[in-house]
Amino acid sequence: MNNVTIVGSGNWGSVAAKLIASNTINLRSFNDEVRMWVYEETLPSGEKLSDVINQTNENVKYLPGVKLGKNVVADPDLMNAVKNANLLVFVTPHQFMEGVCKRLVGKIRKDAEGISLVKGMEVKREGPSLISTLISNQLGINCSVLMGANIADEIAKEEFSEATVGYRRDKAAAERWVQLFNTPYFSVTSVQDVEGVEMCGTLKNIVAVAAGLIDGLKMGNNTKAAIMRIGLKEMLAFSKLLFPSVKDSTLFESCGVADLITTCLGGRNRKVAEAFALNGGKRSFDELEEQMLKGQKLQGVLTAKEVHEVMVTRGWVDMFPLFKAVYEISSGFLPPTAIVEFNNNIPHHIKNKL
Ligand SMILES: NC(=O)c1ccc[n+]([C@@H]2O[C@H](COP(=O)([O-])OP(=O)(O)OC[C@H]3O[C@@H](n4cnc5c(N)ncnc54)[C@H](O)[C@@H]3O)[C@@H](O)[C@H]2O)c1
Ligand SMILES: O=P(O)(O)OC[C@H](O)CO
Repeated sequence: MNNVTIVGSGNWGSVAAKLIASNTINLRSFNDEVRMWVYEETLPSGEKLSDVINQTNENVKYLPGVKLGKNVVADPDLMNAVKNANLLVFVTPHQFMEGVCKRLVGKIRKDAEGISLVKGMEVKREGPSLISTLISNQLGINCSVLMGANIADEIAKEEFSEATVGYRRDKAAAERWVQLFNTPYFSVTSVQDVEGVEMCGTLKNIVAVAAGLIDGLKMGNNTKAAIMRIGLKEMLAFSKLLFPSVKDSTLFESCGVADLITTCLGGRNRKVAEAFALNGGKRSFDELEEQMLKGQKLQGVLTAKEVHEVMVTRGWVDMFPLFKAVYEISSGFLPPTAIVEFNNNIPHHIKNKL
C-alpha cells in the first residue's frame, strides 16, 4: 500500500494536497490519508496554523476558502510526517529545500520515491544543481518532477489545466505519479526529460519578472509578447548549455510554453514586478513581496541572481541579455525601463540568434 506525504503547505502545496487527497480516497493502491508537513507558524489569532488546518480542513493562511479533503492531515513535525511515506511530494519555495533535505537525511523510508514540484535551482561554488538532483543526492532516492501552467488558485477552483511529469528512467514510477495527480480538471502527462521540465519551471520565473516590469511600465501586448519570445529562446538555450540532453519538444508541453504564458499573464512574480516598476524601482522586491504576498514567496528574483552567477562563472553573460537585464534591474543596478533598453545593447552576432 502506498503512503503519501507532502513536504510543504504553501499555496501550491495545499492545492497539491487537495488534488492528491481526491485520488487516494478512490485508488485502492493508496492509503486514504495524505500527510502534509506544515512549516509551523502562529496565526494572529494565537492559534497554530497546523491546528487550524486540522480543525477547519482549510489552509487559512495560504489557501483560504478551499477545503483540502477530510483525509488531509497537517503535521508540523517533519520527521513524523515522512516516517511512513514511500511517496514524498516536495513543494516548498526552492530556497528552503536544502535545509529541508538536510533534516531528512536518514529519516525517510529506504524504498521512498520523490517528486519535486519546486520551481527553482540551487547554486553553489561547485556549480548549479536542479532541486530534484539535490533531493536525489541528499536522500538517495529517485526523484521525478511535476511542472506546468499551474497557478494554484485557479486549480483550487477546479478550472481545467495541464501539467507535465518529467522522469529519468522509470516509466512505471512516472505513471504512478500521473495517477496520483491526474483529475478530470488536472490533466497530467509524462515525458522522459527531468532536466528539460525542471529548467522550464525554473527559468520561466525570470521571464515573468520581465513581463511584470513591462506591465508596470504600461507597455502593451506587443512588447510583452516580444519579451516572452526572447525569454523562451533564452530558456531553451540556457537549459541546453547546462544539460545538453534537454529536448526541444519539452518546451511544447505544459511545463514549457504554457507555463511561460500563464506566469507572464497572472503569476505572483509578474504581479510584484509590476508594482516594482510602477514605483520606479524605489521599493525593493523584498519589501513588496512581504506587503503583497502575505507570506507567499517569490522565486523569480532569486532565480535571476542564481542564474546570473552561473552565467558569470561560465562566461555566458552576453548570451542571455534578458536574464542579465532582469538580474540588474531587480538588484537595483538599473532602472525598470532598462527591460526594453537591453535590446539596443546586444551585440549583433548574439541578436541574430535571439
Ligand atoms: N503558488 C503557485 O501557484 C505555484 C504553482 C506551481 C508551482 N509553484 C512552486 O511551488 C513551490 C512552493 O510554492 P508555494 O506556492 O506552495 O509556497 P508559498 O509561496 O505559497 O508559501 C511559502 C511557504 O514557505 C513556507 N516557509 C516559510 N519559511 C520556511 C522555511 N524556513 N522552511 C520551510 N518552509 C518555509 C511557508 O510556511 C509556506 O508554506 C515554489 O517553488 C513555487 O514556484 C507554485
Ligand atoms: O505565481 P508564480 O509567478 O510563482 O507562478 C506560479 C506558477 O509557477 C505558474 O505555473
